[in-house]
Amino acid sequence: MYVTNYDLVCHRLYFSTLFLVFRKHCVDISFSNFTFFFQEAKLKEFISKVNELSTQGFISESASAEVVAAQLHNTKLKHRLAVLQRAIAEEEKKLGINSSTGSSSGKAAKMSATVRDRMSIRDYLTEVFTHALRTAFPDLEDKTAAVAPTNEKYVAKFGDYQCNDAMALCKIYKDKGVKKSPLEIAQSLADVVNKELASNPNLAKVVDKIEVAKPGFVNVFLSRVYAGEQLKDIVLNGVQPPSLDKRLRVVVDFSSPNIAKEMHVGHLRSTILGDAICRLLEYLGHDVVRLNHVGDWGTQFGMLIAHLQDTYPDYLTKSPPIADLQAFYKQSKKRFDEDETFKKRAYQCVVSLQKFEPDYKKAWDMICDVSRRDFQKIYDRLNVTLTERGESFYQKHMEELVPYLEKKGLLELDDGRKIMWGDDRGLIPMTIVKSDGGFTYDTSDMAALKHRIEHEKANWVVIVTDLGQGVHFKLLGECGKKAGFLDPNKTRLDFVGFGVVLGEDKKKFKTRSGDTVKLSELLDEGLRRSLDKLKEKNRHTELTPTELSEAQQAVAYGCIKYADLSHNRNLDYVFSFDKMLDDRGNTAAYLLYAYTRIASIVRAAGVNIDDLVKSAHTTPVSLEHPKEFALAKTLLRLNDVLTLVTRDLCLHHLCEYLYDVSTAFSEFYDNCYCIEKDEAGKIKKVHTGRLLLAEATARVMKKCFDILNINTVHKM
Ligand SMILES: NC(=[NH2+])NCCC[C@H](N)C(=O)O
Repeated sequence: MYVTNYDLVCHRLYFSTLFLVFRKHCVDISFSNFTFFFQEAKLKEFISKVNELSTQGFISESASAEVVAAQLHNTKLKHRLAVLQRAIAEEEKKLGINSSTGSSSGKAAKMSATVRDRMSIRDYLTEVFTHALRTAFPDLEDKTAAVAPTNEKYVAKFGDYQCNDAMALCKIYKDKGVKKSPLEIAQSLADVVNKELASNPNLAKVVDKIEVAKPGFVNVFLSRVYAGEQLKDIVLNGVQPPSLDKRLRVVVDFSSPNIAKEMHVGHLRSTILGDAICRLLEYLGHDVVRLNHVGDWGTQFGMLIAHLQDTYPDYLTKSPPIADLQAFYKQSKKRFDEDETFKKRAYQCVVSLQKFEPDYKKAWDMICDVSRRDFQKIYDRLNVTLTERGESFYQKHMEELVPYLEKKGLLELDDGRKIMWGDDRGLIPMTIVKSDGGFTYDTSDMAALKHRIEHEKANWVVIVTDLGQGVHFKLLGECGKKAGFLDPNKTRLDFVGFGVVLGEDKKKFKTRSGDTVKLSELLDEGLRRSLDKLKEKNRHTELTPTELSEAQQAVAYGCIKYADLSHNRNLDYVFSFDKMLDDRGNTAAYLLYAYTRIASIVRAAGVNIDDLVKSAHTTPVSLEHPKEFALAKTLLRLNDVLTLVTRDLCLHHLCEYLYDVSTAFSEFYDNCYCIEKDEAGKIKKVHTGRLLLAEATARVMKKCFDILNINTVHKM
């Protein structure tokens, strides 16, 4: 028989570690010299921002300026928090909390001769500086340079990217008893890169200049010509993915609700995250298999079948009218707990089912179908596709797994059970066979992993579930390696964990009566609230009924998805319609408005879009104004962000980026006219180079929305 087994210990361990890391970062930051100066400057900026936004019509005039300022302040702080959380995620990686094995480090010994097609600029510069580092300091063990985008506040002064290795190298030398200042080290790195810059036209194409700054930074300034070429490419050919080193076959196991039970907000989180991961990998050109590993093979099916036989004796000829599987489940559970004979029969049913006896299989199919139809309604609404391959699929494979592991001498007898240890015998083992001869959640995941690698030929397996199952999947990786079917050099295995969804009371998300929230009802409420919001802004008087309904759906589903994706998945998150539908912060509501406005600029200029695209052959994208160039460089960071997300599978980087793009656009648009009108409102001059920049921005934003599976609308 088969039972489901979750582990919560790791959850607790994980959060206490996370708390420590978080504290460390908060302390670091509050001691920074910049804090006070930064806060004051920020406040001024917020106030001017509010004024700007209200003139743009983003904020209703009736709203109190102070409230609005506070809300904006809050949004910015949250954005800042997200940046901090990213730092935490990086710390976690170092601490080995995330079981992610993918990394690009350690290989870039030689400098790339050319910057490859649409390659992430950050990755390219990492190669350049790694080469410099190994050339300038051959006595050190092979190191990979750390290149990061410069904080946007300091870009003008300190360049677009920075190599910060000098400080760490200084420490390494100091430990070896060699005195070298960070500035000296930075200079040596810069000397190598400057030499390369003089002799390598490919590098010179991307980089305008580099500079050394105290205490030991090497600052990189991107070339305006290069930025112009890249944006022209975006306008002419659309946003394209970087060229792929190797097309991988990736199995993504996500959503995975349990049959006969309610699909809950945790499954919603898995569905949204997993789908976005699939969409990103598909966009990058990988061969993705989207698997719904539904829980369809537990002991609970015994009691469900026995109860079905009693309540609908003619179920074999007449389809039973079970609409409410929850209630049906509750009734059978009650009987199972109270009635010994029923219980025995239920166990007998499980045995018959696992032998695939036709009548039992039919009963089971019927039960699964009821759930399946409910799940599908949710997937359709969210526009998510999945192939169902549940636990039951692996029955035969589980039977074969046991002798396979036995032959390798990996199973141990323990109180009648057959168990398998991971790397650490101090932790818990996997239960491969229970004392009654049945299989467990461990067995099906071992069989599934083996199947995915050997039959599906996966080079990469991604499993998206709540963090509570972290220990289980860590153990799975270790046992897969021991059993010999998982070779980390050939297959990357990622456990993509996520925190708990909380209600606004910070407790587990439940209905008032303490029940699981029905996802269909949650989505309905989203639709209702988004319509209210649109009506509040009088949009119903300006949009046609179809346009209004499209906007309503885009906002409702977009907000629910974005709220989830924009939070660091490693943390719990509070589900709040008020927050996610607020159109003044880092929300889909705000970003969808921003996108619609940008996309309408070209329309407002009365220019035909095809003509505009054609003009990119002859008219350069305008990059003279600092705000134009800043926006352009933000747009060029898209592939940096996509490669980053590919490494850590944290979608919030992409959401932060989308918000950065919209902010960079607002700054550009406030400072640079795209269209000039005369007093009568007639268009006097159209600035084509700027329209091209707006068009490139709209396309980059659209690409981000596409990856996040958020629908955009023309009008809202
Ligand atoms: N291969 C897996 N174990 N995938 C995840 C299954 C998730 C499980 N059904 C749950 O509801 O928590």
